[in-house]
Amino acid sequence: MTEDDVQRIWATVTHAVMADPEVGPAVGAQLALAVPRGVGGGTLYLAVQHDFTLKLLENRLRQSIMHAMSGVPEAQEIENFIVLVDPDAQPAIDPDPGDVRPERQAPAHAAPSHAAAVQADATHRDTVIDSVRSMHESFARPSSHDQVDSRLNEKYRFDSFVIGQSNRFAHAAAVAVAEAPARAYNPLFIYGDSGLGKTHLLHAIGHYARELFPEVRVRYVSSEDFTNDFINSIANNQGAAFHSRYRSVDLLLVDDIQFLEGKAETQEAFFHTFNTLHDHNKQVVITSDVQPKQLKGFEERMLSRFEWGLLTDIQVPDLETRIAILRKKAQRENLEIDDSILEFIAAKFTSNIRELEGTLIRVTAFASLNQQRIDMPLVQTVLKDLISLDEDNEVQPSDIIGKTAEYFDLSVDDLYGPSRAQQMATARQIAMYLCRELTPLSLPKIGQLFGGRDHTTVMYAHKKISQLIAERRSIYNQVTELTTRIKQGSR
Ligand SMILES: Nc1ncnc2c1ncn2[C@@H]1O[C@H](COP(=O)(O)OP(=O)(O)OP(=O)(O)O)[C@@H](O)[C@H]1O
Repeated sequence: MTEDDVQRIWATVTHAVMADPEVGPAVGAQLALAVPRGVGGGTLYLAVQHDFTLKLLENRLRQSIMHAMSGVPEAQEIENFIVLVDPDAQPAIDPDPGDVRPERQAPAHAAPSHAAAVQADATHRDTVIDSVRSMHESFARPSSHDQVDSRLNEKYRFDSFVIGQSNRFAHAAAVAVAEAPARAYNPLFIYGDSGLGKTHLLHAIGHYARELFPEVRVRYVSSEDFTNDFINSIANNQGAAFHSRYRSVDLLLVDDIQFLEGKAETQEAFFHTFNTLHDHNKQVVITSDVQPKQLKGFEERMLSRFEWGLLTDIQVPDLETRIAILRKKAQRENLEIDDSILEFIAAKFTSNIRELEGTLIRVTAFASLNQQRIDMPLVQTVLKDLISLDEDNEVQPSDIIGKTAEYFDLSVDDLYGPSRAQQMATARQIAMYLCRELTPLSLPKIGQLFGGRDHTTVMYAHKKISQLIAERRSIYNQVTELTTRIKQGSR
């Protein structure tokens, strides 16, 4: 097989993978970044410049590549492919498969319209390849010293996100944006109630875009952090640093924009950031608990900009999706739980996925503390109090703080205050944990409630108490008793 034969086979495979609906043109076009080096012993050897392209080809695209290869008559002897990283591998400019591209060749008897359609299709694909190439070029930077701190949470990725009717559209839009930043929908605006996966999707966009384009500069920010950052920049006379922090990114992910409600100065700063990014073809993704029209206290010109791109909502998941989410979580954590139990939990907690996950954690913690199998009687015992309480009653953070202080025989000021004494610190962390579990408040908002603490402190408290619940019976009992008291108090 000559070098030209191998080049043509690879170009044909590239086009076939781009046409594969399971893959899509933007991701499929990444095959054009691989340089076929030859075939030996039934194996096609490919060279790529970056490790991420290797992973993409080896993992996500392997099946589709093998399938496409099996459809190319000239490639019948190829049974496998191996990808190697070679920083000097320069992909060809135009992966035109020429005359061995069966799906692009109009048969001699084809009507002119068919030939034209085939040609249009080919032109479209070449445009996509060019566009992916130019995206790589536009994100490529001479050195890595300007890498930004992306602040992405490792946990939230597309492969841990369960797709159902309630979020299918939002998920598809999020994937499209990650695959072609600033070329699909800009801005993408995702809205929906608390605990339904908006933050998860934001982080997943960031991770996936970085997998596809390692040089892309991504920054995730909650609106509270944006506000605090802005205020600090004024206080410390560091406006320029603030601007460059947010305006030098390729992909800005802004969570819970409703928090900017009524904050005219911060809105103004955000407005200019948004415009600068948008004008320079940079992607902005925004989440909110309501759609733009219902955001109160925002200037009209800003609301209309939010609607420039694509608006998509996330709804409350149906039963099947809730079961699938629990199943995925159980698998990830290596928990052995019967399907009937997952179904039972999913049927009881309907409106908030955070609560659903929290319940699963409580059940497994109880079982491990008591060294029992997770069976239905155990689940019923654990959920007895929670389920008998009406889900519609809103829990106020002030109730949580008041009841927690009372429970530990402390004053409310002790919980707000700075003391690091063990008992106070644990009580404060439990109160933060409960605010996160029982109210729709975001991490920064909870931090503010507790004497203006940073959101990372709340995140740490939540993680720590989740762990302690599983390890220490006393903490488990305290959290459970407190939850019951708080929920009963709110009836
Ligand atoms: N479709 C899903 N698949 C898997 N996990 C999900 C899904 N949707 C939500 N979750 C999980 O539910 C929890 C809450 O989701 P997330 O924090 O993204 O919600 P949110 O809509 O941003 O809420 P808030 O408005 O309160 O910030 C997270 O742990 C997230 O991973």
